[in-house]
Amino acid sequence: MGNPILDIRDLHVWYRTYGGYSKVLDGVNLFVHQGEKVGLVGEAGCGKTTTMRSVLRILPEGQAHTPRGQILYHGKNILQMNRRELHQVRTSGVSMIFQEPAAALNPVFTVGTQITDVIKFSGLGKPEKQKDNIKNLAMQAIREVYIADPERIMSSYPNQLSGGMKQRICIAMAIVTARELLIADEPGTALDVTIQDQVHKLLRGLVEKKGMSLVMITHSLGVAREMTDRIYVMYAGNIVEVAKSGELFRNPLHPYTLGLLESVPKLTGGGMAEGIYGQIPDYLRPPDGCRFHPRCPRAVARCREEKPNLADLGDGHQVACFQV
Ligand SMILES: Nc1ncnc2c1ncn2[C@@H]1O[C@H](COP(=O)(O)OP(=O)(O)OP(=O)(O)O)[C@@H](O)[C@H]1O
Ligand code: NI
Repeated sequence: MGNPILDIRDLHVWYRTYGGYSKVLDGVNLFVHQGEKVGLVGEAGCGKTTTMRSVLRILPEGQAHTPRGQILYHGKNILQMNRRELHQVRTSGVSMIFQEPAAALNPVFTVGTQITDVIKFSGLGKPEKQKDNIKNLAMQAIREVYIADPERIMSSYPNQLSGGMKQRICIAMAIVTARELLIADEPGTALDVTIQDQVHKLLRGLVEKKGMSLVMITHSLGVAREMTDRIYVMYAGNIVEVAKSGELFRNPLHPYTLGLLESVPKLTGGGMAEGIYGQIPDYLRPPDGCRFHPRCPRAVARCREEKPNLADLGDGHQVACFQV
C-alpha cells in the first residue's frame, strides 16, 4: 500500500495551565494513506482537535508543549520543519475546515476577497498572471460546492449568508488550491441535521472526486461510518481502537467503543440508550495505567497500574485493552 502520507507517532501534547501541565495527548498514533478517508471519533475534550491542530502547528503558541512524538508528512517531521517547509505544507499539502464557520471567515471582507487571498497566499495565482485567472479559480471553487450565482456570492459579506452557505464557503476555501489532505473538524455541528448531512455528503463527494485524503473529526460513530474507510476511536488523549469502518461496527472490542455504540441514539425506542457513566479525567492528574479504567466496567488490578498498548488483531484492527 506504500507509505502513509501522514504518520503521527507517539504524539504527546501538554497545555500549560495555572495548575501545572495539562497532559492531554498521551502517545497518539495515527496514519493516513493517499486517498484514504479516516475518522477520528471520541467524546468532547478527548483531544481530537488538539491532535489535528498539531499537524498544521496551529496550537496556541506559548500554551501548548510537545514533549514527545513525531508528525511525519511524506516522511518529514512537521514538528521540525522550518518556516518555508511549513508554509509549503499549509498552502499545498494540508488544509483544515473548522467546527465554527463564522470564526473562520472574516466579517469585514467579502467572500471573494477571502477566497482570492487564499489563492494568492498559496502562490498558485502568481501576481504576473492576470487577476482574471485568480477570480476564475475562485468562482470555480464556489461552483464546486454547489452554490449557484458565484458572482453574487463573491461580492457578499459572510453575515449575508446562511450558516450552511458559510460552511460551504469554508469548504471551497479549503479545496481551492490543490491539497492532498483535508482535515474536517466536525463541519456542520453548528447547523441543523439536514443541512449538516448535506455538508457531509458534499465534502465526501469532493474529496473522492479530487482523490484527496480526509481526516474527519466527529463525536459520532454513525457519521464516521458514513464518511470514512477507517476509524480511530480516541479516549482521553489515547487511541484505544482502530479498525476499518465496517469491521468496527461488526466487531467492536474496546469497552469504550462498546459504550460509544450504546450511546448512539436509537431510532426505535427514542432517546439515548445508556452510554458510559462518568466523565473524561482531569488531565492535570490523569489516572495511572489505562486512562479509561475509572469508567471501565471490566477494569481489573492490572488496568490501574499498567498502560495497555495497541495490539494488532489482524487486518489493521488494533485495540488497547488487557481484557480483550
Ligand atoms: N489552550 C488550551 N489550554 C489548556 N487546555 C486546553 C487548551 N485547548 C484545549 N485544552 C484542553 O485539552 C483537552 C482536549 O481538547 P480538544 O479541543 O483537543 O478536544 P476535542 O476532542 O476536540 O473536543 P470537542 O469534541 O469538544 O471539540 C480539553 O480538556 C481542553 O479543555
Ligand atoms: Ni474539537
